[in-house]
Amino acid sequence: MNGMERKPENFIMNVKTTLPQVASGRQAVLLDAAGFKAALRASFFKLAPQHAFKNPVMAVVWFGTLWCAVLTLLGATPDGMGWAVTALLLVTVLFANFAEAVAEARGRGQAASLRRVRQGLVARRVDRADAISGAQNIPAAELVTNDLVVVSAGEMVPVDGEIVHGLATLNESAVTGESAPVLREAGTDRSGVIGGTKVLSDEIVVRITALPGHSFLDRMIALVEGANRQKTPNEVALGLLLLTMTATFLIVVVSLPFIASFVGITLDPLLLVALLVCLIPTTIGGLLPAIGIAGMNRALAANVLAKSGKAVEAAGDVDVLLLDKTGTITHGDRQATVLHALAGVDLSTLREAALLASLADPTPEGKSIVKLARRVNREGTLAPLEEPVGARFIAFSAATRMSGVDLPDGRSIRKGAMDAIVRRVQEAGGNVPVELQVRVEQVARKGATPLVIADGRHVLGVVELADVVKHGIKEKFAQLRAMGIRTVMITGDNPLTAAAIAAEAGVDDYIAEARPEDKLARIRAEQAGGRLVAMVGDGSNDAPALAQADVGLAMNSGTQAAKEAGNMVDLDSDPAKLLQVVEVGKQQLITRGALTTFSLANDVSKYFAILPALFAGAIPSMAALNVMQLSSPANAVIAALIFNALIIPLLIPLALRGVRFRPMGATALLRRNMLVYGLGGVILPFPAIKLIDMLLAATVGV
Ligand SMILES: Nc1ncnc2c1ncn2[C@@H]1O[C@H](COP(=O)(O)OP(=O)(O)OP(=O)(O)O)[C@@H](O)[C@H]1O
Ligand SMILES: [K+]
Ligand SMILES: [Mg+2]
Repeated sequence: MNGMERKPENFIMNVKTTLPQVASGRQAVLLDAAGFKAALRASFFKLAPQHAFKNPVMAVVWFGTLWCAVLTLLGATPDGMGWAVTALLLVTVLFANFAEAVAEARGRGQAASLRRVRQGLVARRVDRADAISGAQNIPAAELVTNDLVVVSAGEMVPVDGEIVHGLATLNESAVTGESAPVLREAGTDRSGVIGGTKVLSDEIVVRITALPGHSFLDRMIALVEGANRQKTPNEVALGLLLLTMTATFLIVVVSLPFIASFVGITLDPLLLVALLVCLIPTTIGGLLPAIGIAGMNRALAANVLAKSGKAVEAAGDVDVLLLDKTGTITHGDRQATVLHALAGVDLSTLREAALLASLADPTPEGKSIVKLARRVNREGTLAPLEEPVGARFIAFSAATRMSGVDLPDGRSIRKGAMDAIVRRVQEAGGNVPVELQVRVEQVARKGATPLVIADGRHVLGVVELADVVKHGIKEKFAQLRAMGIRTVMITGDNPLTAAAIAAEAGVDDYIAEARPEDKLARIRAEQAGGRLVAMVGDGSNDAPALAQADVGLAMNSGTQAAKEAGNMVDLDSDPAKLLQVVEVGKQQLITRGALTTFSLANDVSKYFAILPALFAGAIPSMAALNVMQLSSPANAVIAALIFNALIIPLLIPLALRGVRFRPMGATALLRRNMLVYGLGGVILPFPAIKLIDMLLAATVGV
């Protein structure tokens, strides 16, 4: 058996409590005691050059620390002051390391829990989907792609795969945190299963699609640990800016002693290092990695698995959202409710044709037609029908938009979208009665999907497939509109059904009778117009579009192809989740911008604390610049360095939780942030440094 001893439910409680509750608006504790200790330890490990040199701003501080220690040891500077500056610089580097470590530690608890789920999974491998009795027990780690495994009620799915036979309810709480059972079924857009989730009822045969080590769980573990996190384009651009600024200040400070010696002044090398460290953007340099990791964590807290931080950030800038209709805007469980026979066609003829064309159709639509036809059948008008020997089933495809059967007696029955069937009938030389249009419109106006049934050159009638728009989706689209995002529904369905559903759901625009390549073309067109496009989908026919979109949000319930193609998966399979992803993306961009502004602004004030101290001995008139009236040059430098170091840990909570996001225009937001973080950044250091200076003077200062 591949059941596991431990209960996944317990594990979920772990995950839930370690997840930051940003999505729900509640604020979780930033870090528990154990996490704090681990982060503290990591701050020291991160002093190793291979880590320290990854961040150019902090690398300068790292070298500065070393340089100050050497100066002090060589006796080039008074011991007390020398060691004080050295220690403060070291603490600055440690604080920056700590910020990153805290962000990482927040994911580590989750990773450990996820690892436990993966441990000890066993698989029952079979050779063929119909030979379940010959199953062979092997460790999940030995499975390879395309292996078939059978999983029964009470057992865990060993590795990610696609159901090829049967249907089952599953508890996916191990990965989604949501313990409500979900239905997964072969041949539908809900055929994907994830390793580590539990089958609650029935039995399924699963074709393995991921190698152990490359599964969903593995990806999630890597994500929460921040392993191989790639920098986003915005992060790279900002990193470059910070590097340039650091290099500029380095040149300025290094050239200062030469200029000074020109006018006969010698500058204290220790104070030069202090000046440099205060000038370079250490605050944002130290917090930048934490902001990036926190963004991914916030997405995960919203139960969205993003494959890259880039995708999350792109979401913050999205202009257009494309959604498919069936299963995304509607519940997608399209059920046949009524058969409409055309004038002159016997209802029983239509029933029989509909049944024959659907007997081997595994889609929910096909099955529901069989059910409807059989129900009518039990009422006694139609002989019980099984699939005739020698019949050839024509499977549904999104490209042809029809399906059906070729019978050995030469009959060729098709069902499908009206335009597809009409074209086929006309090509065969048949006539399409005007009544068909009327019937189709009647069905479509209700928002239902009309499937036209034809036997060879004869159109027989229409099957009505009912579908329901998801509750509350209209409000979500309204919210998206308020954020400036246009919503477009793209569906393979006919224009009338599309219009009815579009009106009910409140999308801005819709495209009907779209094949997969039309979805792709529309995305390319939007992108060519300079817009950033998000696509939400679940079907294999959505895969090309999901791959092309800047933000491709696939539903967890969707097919493997869709999940592979997108750059995000929503574990709750809720298309409206895009709203939250957009907020997380915007919040990340805003947080980084705000903290950058703050960091650059308060470097200005530190400059005014250090500069007078630097020249105090040589040019007494420089005292005029001592706007803060600090107690002594030495105290001024120490106070500025203490402020410079302390501001990093003080801003960790803001970096991790993010600056609060308000749905307002970009300009208004920018103005507000410039005011709060720019002006605040210039003003705050003055009283803060003054206060530290007073404390120093009163205690240890000189
Ligand atoms: N099993 C089926 N057999 C025959 N025709 C079908 C079947 N399922 C769907 N169709 C027809 O093909 C059309 C396209 O189906 P497809 O699944 O590509 O798109 P859709 O589900 O209608 O729209 P969306 O892209 O919004 O999910 C449907 O509107 C319907 O008319
Ligand atoms: K600084
Ligand atoms: Mg679909």
